[in-house]
Amino acid sequence: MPAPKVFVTRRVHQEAIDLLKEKCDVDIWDSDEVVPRNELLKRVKGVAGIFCTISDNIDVEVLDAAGPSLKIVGTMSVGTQHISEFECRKRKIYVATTPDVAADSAAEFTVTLLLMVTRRCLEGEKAVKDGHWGKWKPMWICGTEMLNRTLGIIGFGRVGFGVARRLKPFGLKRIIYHDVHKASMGDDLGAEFVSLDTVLRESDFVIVSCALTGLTRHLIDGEALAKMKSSAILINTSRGPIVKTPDLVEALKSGQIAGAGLDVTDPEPLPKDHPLVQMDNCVVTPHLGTNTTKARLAMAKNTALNITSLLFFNSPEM
Ligand SMILES: O=C(O)[C@H](O)CO
Repeated sequence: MPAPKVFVTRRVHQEAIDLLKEKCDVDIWDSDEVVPRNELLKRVKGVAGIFCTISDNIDVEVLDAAGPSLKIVGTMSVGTQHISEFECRKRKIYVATTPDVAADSAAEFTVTLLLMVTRRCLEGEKAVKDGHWGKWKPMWICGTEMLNRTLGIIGFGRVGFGVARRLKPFGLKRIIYHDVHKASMGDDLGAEFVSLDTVLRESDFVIVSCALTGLTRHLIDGEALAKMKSSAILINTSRGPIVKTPDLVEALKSGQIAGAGLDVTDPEPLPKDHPLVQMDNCVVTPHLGTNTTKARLAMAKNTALNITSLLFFNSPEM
């Protein structure tokens, strides 16, 4: 029997390609840039697996182009909003993600971004680069400490919990979280399960780490932002559309909240003249949550193994 065909939509780690090549006939869009749509539609024809990233729109047209041979879409990500999951389910095409291997990297980055905002690191660094570092000034670029503050987390999965675990030793007064369910793992940290309203009203730092779904799109809109303390800081490392961008711009401009750190935005990428990029009280990073060498290699290998496992060893009930 000929080896099943797999199309890889981007240049990824050779280790992952080697894993695929042990069992499959592999075609790669060998570039750091997104595969052009016409090329994607052409190259998926007759494949059994697609190895994709969050930049590829795997919609009905792509599934149609692949045809009935397609058994699995393996994405090198936790998020799946770039894949038409509903359509995949209808066609019994398995969608595989890489949730376990990137959570530490994402949690660590979320903490990094929070500290960058609370300690106003970029303003300081910019002052140095712009030649504005003068003699020591008693009240210059003063930030906020973690000690005795309330940390609020929206979405207490692997990343949310990882953030709480990392920040607990900073001497927080309370850790509160909201999720669809109370998480037993929160008990170990003394984290309290509360309503979304309570997270918004009582937190000094609000971390968005829930998945993007129909229910969480624009969860953080003007109404939600108006409930937050004027000293509060909002961090989003999950997905951009969970926060309603124009409402956040307004809240940061008016002083409704004190600051924001965004590793994900809507739109993404943000143009460099976007108001969020121009504001001193907003730190924007370019979707760096899982960018460690270790996590990215693990994500690539995991995706390859997801594809070969499905094609060769099992077909989970769908
Ligand atoms: O979904 C994910 O895994 C990330 O956003 C990609 O880095």
